[in-house]
Amino acid sequence: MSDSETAPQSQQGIGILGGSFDPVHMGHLWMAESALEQLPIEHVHWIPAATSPLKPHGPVASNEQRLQMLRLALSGQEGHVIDDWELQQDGISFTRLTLEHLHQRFPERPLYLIIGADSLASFDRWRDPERILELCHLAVIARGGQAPPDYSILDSMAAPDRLRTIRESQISMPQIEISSSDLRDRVSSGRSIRFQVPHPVRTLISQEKLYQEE
Ligand SMILES: Nc1ncnc2c1ncn2[C@@H]1O[C@H](COP(=O)(O)OP(=O)(O)OP(=O)(O)O)[C@@H](O)[C@H]1O
Ligand SMILES: O=C(O)c1ccc[n+]([C@@H]2O[C@H](COP(=O)([O-])O)[C@@H](O)[C@H]2O)c1
Repeated sequence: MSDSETAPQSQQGIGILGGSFDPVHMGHLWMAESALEQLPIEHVHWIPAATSPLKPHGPVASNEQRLQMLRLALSGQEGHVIDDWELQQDGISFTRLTLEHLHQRFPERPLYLIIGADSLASFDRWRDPERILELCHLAVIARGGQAPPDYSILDSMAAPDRLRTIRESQISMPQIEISSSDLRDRVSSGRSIRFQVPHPVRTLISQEKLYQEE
C-alpha cells in the first residue's frame, strides 16, 4: 500500500510534487511547505519518478533508496504524503498519466502541479503539455541559480484566462540554490552536504555509500 492511501478525503485541492529526489533536499522541502502554505491544498503528494522523461539515464539511487530518503525527510510531517504510484508503474514516468490517475482517484479535488522554473523552461518538451494544463493548475517556483519563470512558453498551450491564473499562482519563496546534481557532485568529491539535506538523509547517504562514484 502506498503511504498516500491513508490520506483523509475531502474536496480540498491536492498539491503534486514530482521529482527524481536523487536525493531529496532542502529546496524540495521548502517548496512543498511553501505550496502548502500558499495554495488551497490539504496535502502535497510527493511522487518520486521511476525515470524522468528528460533524464533517460535514470536516477543514481535505487527506487527503494529514494523512497527511504523521502520517508526519513517527511516522517511525521503533517500535510506531506509520499505516493509511490510512478515507482509501481516503473519505466518512464509521464506526468500526464499520473495526473489522469489522480484525477480518477480524486475526481472532485483540484490538482496543483508544483514545479520549479527549470521545469517550466522545458515544459514544451513534456508529453501532452496541453492535456496536463487541462488536468491541473500549474504552480511555479523561482529557483536559485536559474532564470526567473518565463511563462511565455505556455502561450500557445492554453487560453489567456488560464494563463493568467497560472501566473497568479506563482509560489513565493526565498530562492534556494540547492540541486540534487550538485549534492551528488559534492558527495563524490568528498565535500560537505550538511544542512542541505535533512540530517537522517545525510546519514543514509553515508551508510549506503551513495553517490561516491562520479
Ligand atoms: N532549489 C530548488 N528551488 C526550486 N525548485 C526546485 C529546487 N530544487 C528542485 N526544484 C524543483 O523540484 C522538482 C523536482 O526536482 P528534482 O528532483 O529533479 O531535483 P533537482 O535538484 O532539480 O535535481 P537535478 O539537479 O538532479 O536535476 C522540479 O520541478 C525542480 O524544478
Ligand atoms: O511528462 C513529461 O513529459 C515530463 C517531462 C519532464 C519532467 N517531468 C516530471 O517533472 C518532475 C521533475 O522532473 P526532473 O526531470 O526535474 O526530475 C518529475 O515528476 C518528472 O516525471 C515530466
